[in-house]
Amino acid sequence: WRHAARWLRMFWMARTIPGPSNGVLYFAGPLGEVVDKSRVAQQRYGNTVRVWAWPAVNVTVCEPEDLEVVFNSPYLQHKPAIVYGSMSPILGEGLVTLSGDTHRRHRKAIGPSLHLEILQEFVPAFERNALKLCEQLGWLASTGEEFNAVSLLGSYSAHAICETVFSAEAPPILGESKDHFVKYLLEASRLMLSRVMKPWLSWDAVFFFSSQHAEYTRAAQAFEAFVSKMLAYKVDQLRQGDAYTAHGGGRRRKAFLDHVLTSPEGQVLAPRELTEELKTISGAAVGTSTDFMSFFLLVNALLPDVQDRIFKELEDVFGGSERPVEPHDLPHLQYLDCAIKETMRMFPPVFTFSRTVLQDVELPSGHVLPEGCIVAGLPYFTHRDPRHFPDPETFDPSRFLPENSRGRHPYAYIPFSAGSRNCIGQRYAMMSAKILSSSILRRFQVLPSSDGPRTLRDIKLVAGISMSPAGGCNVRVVSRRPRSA
Ligand code: HEM
Repeated sequence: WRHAARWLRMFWMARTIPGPSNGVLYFAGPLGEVVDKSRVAQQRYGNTVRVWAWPAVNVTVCEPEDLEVVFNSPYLQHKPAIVYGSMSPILGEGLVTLSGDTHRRHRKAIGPSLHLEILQEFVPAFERNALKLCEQLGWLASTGEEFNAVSLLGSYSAHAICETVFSAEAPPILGESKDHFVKYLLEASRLMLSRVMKPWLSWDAVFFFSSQHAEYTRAAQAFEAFVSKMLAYKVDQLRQGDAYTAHGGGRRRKAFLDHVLTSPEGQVLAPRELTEELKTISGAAVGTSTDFMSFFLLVNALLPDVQDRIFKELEDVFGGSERPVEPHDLPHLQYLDCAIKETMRMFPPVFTFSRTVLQDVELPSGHVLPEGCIVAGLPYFTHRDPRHFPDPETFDPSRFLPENSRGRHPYAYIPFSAGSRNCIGQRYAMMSAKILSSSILRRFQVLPSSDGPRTLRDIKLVAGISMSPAGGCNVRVVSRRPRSA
């Protein structure tokens, strides 16, 4: 009865927060309408909205002042199973879904292996895969065809993850199963997101009878099999002592997994825990990076002035040559960096993230989050607050120049979330995005498709936990230099 009393108390207290009386049914319907419905709800009820989501209560918060509390309160760091549970079969029991001491222990073990110096070793792998994508773009440019770039971008992200997370040296075992890994990782990411976006499928009993169940289980098993095989191979190599010495005695390039296995911090993870983290890192990286790049290419296609300015900066840095990008080039790509950040402001690939409220928490806006409810952030709306981003519907990369960012509330811009549960792959994501986008824009002009959106406002959005452009990323490319074609 104590449980029932707590539950009734939560509903009783939450009634004072404004929100639609029909609760989650307000959002029922196509995922393409979620953003518009959320916007109407925000206009009608304000920046804090309560949604009855039987048996839970969901409270969305958008103001940076409230988010500061959400990101830092010790009572708001647990992930709700009702939201994240259905990701576990694919994503594993890793950082995204874990909470409490186990989460802290895993984060300490993994964090050092994503250090900036380590990421810089990944630059050639990002570039190699970016150039493979450019080869395909060269062919598409020569045909003049319009195409949906999503599968090319997804394949880039999955191949880059394979080489940077599992093995930089393409051992025979990887060669055999890499294509399977990429295929299953892409399939697993797609199925996971489509399940998460249909809340009724979060109940295993309902999901079991759904048409997706067999496909989902197969992708999850294949993904798990690859990760376990790679881990066993690496551990074996390490035991034999020849893992990091290339033929001829030089040092082999290490991937993230090599670093975790050999760092004192990483060794606290048991093999099972490491397998789960490898699934989490791969799964968390691919969909988000693909969605981001889809938005970025669309923005460039629709805003030729922005694209021209990025191209000019690339010409200044690379002098019109085909030379590979080096880590020391990246700090010189300031306008590109600002354009990437502005794309993430207007189109954050993670639409929402949630926490369970472990104890009543009062927010600066005056609302009290009752114990037991779920609190969710919506970066899309936080990023459109005119107090922090004047004229928020205008794409303006200069907002992110250091002189224009000074004094902005630290939680007004949160595409990677913030606090102890922020994105651990943030620097990886930015580096990969910079290398891929610079590789493409150095060689190609990106143009809009004939029947696609004409302005940024025309881009229709599909939103659940993630956000992507409806219909994908339809564009056309023209070679900048005959050599690229
Ligand atoms: C543009 C690309 C990306 C975006 C926008 C993004 C965004 C986010 C956000 C908003 C969160 C918090 C989610 C939540 O609280 O539910 C998150 C968590 C996470 N992300 Fe990313 N992410 C990106 C790329 C990556 C990459 C490339 C990796 C791995 C290399 C990665 C690994 C993770 C992990 C492991 C977590 C869970 C962290 C924790 O709770 O301790 N992400 N990401």
